[in-house]
Amino acid sequence: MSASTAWLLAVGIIFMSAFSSFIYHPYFYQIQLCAIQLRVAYSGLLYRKVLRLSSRSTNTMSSGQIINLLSNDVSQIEPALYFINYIWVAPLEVIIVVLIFWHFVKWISFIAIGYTLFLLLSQFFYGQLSIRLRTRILSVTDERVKIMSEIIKSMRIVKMYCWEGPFEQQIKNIRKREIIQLSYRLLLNCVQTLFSHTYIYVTFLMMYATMWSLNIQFDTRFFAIASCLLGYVRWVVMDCFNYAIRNLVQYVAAKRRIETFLLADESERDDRIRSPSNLESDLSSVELLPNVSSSSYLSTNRIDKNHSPSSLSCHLKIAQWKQDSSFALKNIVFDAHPGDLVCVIGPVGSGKSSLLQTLSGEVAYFEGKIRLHRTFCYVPQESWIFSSSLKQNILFGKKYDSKLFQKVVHASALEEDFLQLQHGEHTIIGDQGVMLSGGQKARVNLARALYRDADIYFLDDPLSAVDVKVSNHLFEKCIKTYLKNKICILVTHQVQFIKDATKVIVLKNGEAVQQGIYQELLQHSTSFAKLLEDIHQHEQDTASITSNEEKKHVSVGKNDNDEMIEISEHTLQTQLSSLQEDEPSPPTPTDFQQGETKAIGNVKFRDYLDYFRAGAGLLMAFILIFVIFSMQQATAIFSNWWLVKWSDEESFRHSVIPKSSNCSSPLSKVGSKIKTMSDAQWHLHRNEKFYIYCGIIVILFIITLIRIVATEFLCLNAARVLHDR
Ligand SMILES: Nc1ncnc2c1ncn2[C@@H]1O[C@H](COP(=O)(O)OP(=O)(O)OP(=O)(O)O)[C@@H](O)[C@H]1O
Repeated sequence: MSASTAWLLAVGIIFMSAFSSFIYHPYFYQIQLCAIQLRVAYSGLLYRKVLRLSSRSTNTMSSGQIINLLSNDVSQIEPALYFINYIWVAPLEVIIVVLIFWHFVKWISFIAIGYTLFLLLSQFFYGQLSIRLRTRILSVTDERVKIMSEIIKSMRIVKMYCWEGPFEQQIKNIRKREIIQLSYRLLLNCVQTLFSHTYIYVTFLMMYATMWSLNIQFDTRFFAIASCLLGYVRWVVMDCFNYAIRNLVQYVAAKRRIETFLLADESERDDRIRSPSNLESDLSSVELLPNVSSSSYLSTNRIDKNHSPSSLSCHLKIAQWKQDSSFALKNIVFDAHPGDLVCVIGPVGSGKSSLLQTLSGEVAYFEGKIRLHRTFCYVPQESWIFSSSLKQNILFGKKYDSKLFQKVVHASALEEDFLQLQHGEHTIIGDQGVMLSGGQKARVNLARALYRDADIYFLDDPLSAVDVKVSNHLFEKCIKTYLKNKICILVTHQVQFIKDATKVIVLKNGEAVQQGIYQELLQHSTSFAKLLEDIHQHEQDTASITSNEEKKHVSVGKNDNDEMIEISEHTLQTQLSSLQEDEPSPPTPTDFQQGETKAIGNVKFRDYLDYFRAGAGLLMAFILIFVIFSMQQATAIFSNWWLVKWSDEESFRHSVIPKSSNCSSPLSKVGSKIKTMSDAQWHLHRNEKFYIYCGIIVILFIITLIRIVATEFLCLNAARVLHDR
């Protein structure tokens, strides 16, 4: 080759490298962009789905599972896209490499290809195993996250009852199972990585072993080109293709879990009201507002173009939570108009809450017609608050209107509570704030519904969580005054209030056994009077049991000597109030923001040291990183050097030393020595070369295995130790 051709080729190589950088980086940027968009789209779908889930679906899955989907599964989408194109690039490159190899070593190139294909096919096997392991790991992780979120939610109770120990043990047990599953996956990763890292050396060993046994002469030029091409094949096929398959497999597993979640039953309220069988002619103008809010307790809003008065009509034939469940609501027919107060009463478990949820579209299996004309709001029996200020909990995203806000606060009897709290309506409540009592939470829920200013209200026993004085206030100021022009369906056990109802529905085992105006029912039905008496008696019994239980010793804890002791509910209440009194003043929204700030900048060197210390101790980590890594590299370089030396000697023996090679001094000496060897000596010399080469590759294999296993388990151990801390 002339010097000018060599220069030209060198410039060409530099130019191609620079050109590939210009292409590769924008390509990777675009693919990252696409991956992020896809992840955001998946997250959006999941968030939207959470808002649409039916109560039946929410009963079957924990919040931990949903958090896991959003954090763990969604994050599998991005890496799946990064290497996706290598799925077709890798086979193409293998074909090109085969053609070049064919030029030098003819059919021996198939050895390299066979081994490469073997490793590629084994990826599918690893993939299957990996999916299984990942599914198992995720189910254990789900379990752990679920318990953790329960502990965090009920931290005060856990601390008050000294339950830290048992909970810690439970978490440790689950974590142990999780670590075992993770270890299996690491072992699988180790096998994959081992074959990838030793790919070039094992391929050379197989090719050179074949040539050695068949007495085919070696060519140093082939070694130079082959080591370069095999390095490239290793990167593209063994690494990128491998990552592509591994990430794709993990993505498929995550996608299946996400799909199962997305296919979970949704609240059917929209379909039910939209379905033609449930629409009456005058409802043809009903349409959904664009900013529909469909949280589990605040209703979907509907508006009617003609502004006709609100109305509710219920012709329910049957409604069930599950298709074959023993409990069903049957034959409930009534209607209501503005100003109506419909009280639903009945014994515990008679289906009062189920009726309200059927009206709001939460019950899955339903036959009949329900017509809700204009907007509605559902206030559930179990109150829910989120971590923010009291004010934000009431506004719930609506614009602040001070007049309306004051009216709502007065109607919900929250004024006194605001005065008691240091920051009034700005007090932070929820996880990071003040703990509200059950009655306070119930009134915040009620206030939130009132602030929506809907036309139809479904109130599920809001008067039970409060004392007599407050329940009277709520009934008078909220239900009779504030909601006087609205349709109000009130479930209650407080039978003293039903006198004011425009209609009373008595439920028993899911059926409306009595229905009408209070006075009429009382006069004409002895069973109604008896039922009222029963409910009243039941209420009184419940109240007296509660007060008796207050006096009883009900709980256990540990004293200073670690002995089990009983603590009375009263004592606990006193302790709780003193805890609350001792609490620092509730954080303001600004404090909140400060608490949320993140550390920015580089990871500190101290953190790396901590990580290695947790993984295997600093000394072991040093030995692992510097000694084993260096040994592996040195052995790999030595194996190459040995092969080059051997190839050179083959060239001398067969007199194919390139003319251009500068081999005047030491090499020519070696060359003449090799040339003067007898055939027997040459064979012995060749065998020696081969056996030593085999030994080097075996050592390299072992060192690589030690390196990979040690590194993977160092990381796992660091994760375990840091988690346990
Ligand atoms: N979300 C739900 N999923 C499945 N079944 C439910 C659900 N809610 C209630 N049920 C079932 O419906 C039946 C009636 O319960 P419901 O809560 O409607 O009674 P209730 O009259 O409101 O009782 P209470 O007076 O205690 O509030 C019960 O058998 C209950 O198990």
